Amino acid sequence: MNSNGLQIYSEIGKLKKVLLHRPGEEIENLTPDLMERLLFDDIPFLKIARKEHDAFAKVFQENGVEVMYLEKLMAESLVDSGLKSRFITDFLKEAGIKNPNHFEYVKDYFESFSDTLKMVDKMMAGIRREELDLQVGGSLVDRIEMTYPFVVDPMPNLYFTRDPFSTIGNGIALNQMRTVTRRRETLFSDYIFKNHPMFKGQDIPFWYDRTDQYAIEGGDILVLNETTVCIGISERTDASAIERIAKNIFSDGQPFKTILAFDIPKERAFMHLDTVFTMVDHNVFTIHPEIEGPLTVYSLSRTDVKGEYVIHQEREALDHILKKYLEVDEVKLIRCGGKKGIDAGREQWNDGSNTLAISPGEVIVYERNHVTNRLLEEAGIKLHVIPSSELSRGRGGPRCMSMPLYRELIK
Ligand SMILES: NC(=[NH2+])NCCC[C@H](N)C(=O)O
Repeated sequence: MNSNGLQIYSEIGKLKKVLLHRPGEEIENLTPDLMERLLFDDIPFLKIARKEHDAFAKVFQENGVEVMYLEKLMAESLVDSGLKSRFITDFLKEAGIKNPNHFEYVKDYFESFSDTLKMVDKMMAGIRREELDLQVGGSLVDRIEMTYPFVVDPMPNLYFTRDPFSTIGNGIALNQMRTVTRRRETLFSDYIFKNHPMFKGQDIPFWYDRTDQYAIEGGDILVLNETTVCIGISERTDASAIERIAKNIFSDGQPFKTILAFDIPKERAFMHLDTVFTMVDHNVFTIHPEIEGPLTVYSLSRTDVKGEYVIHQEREALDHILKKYLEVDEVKLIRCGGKKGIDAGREQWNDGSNTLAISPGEVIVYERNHVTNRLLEEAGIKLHVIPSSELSRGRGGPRCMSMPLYRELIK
């Protein structure tokens, strides 16, 4: 293990550094017509969403966790003006600008910001057509595009910092996201890890790259312990991406020996593994009862040949599989909503099983999931409860809204 500032060898080790994004003006650019494509089920009220998010950040700050903000790291990565200009071009190439004549105009617009943080905020927020004085002629593209409200689409999913990249061990999986609307998010992480003074020259291994072919998203990746990583095969993550990551991790000097691939239903409600399964203590997990039955788990186990692995289907029940790889005597699964049925469905929908551990047995949860929260408390878990009326409308909970960068090792 090298000391490059990244250290994630568990889901529960005492959290020291986390990356967040405070919801910005991009939320004010969600419209009913675009909601589905932009992966929202409703329009959050930004003012309250920010208050809720600040309460989330406060839990970290009050518990000795350094909070870093994506937008700030991004701006700090662009002090070099040549780099900033290259970043603007790269951003615009992926921004979906339909009319080639508008490209330079929008580039000049971004170049005109003297405050880089404001520029980054604007990139995230998107640009409404009415904000710019664009020359519109009679070309076919002008006629077709005239009715579309944005020159650059908003990026409302950025507050789910869990997904664009994942810290695994001392390295990063820079993810290839499934949907066009989220794919651009990874450009920010790419620039940050290569250019921010905190990471530049730090010898950070990349287990995956945003240009790799198959899709994978961070919500599917759970680092169980120093030897095992769980990855969901899901609506968002392809089996081939998991194999690529296995090959890369097993070629490096990392301690990881096994990747457990969880084949979960490919449905919006269960989009990522962490919407149905999270770790809360050394041997305690939350689980959505709906996926327990049909769950098939494969293990990819490293062999003595560098980068090679063998695949087995694990035939036991989930708690037995976890027991084996965690090397513990007992595993407790806490069911979202208590059991299959109405409460389970309701609370999973609002991320009742999407907890974030800040240390073993201590997790952040949404207030609204009171049935699951009570069960967690009864199991002796310490809860940090945060308000959740608006943030939850984006279909993500405390784990989705955070990307740990550094956790203490578990003794
Ligand atoms: N790790 C997670 N479960 N993230 C949830 C992301 C939610 C987001 N609206 C999306 O559909 O992509």
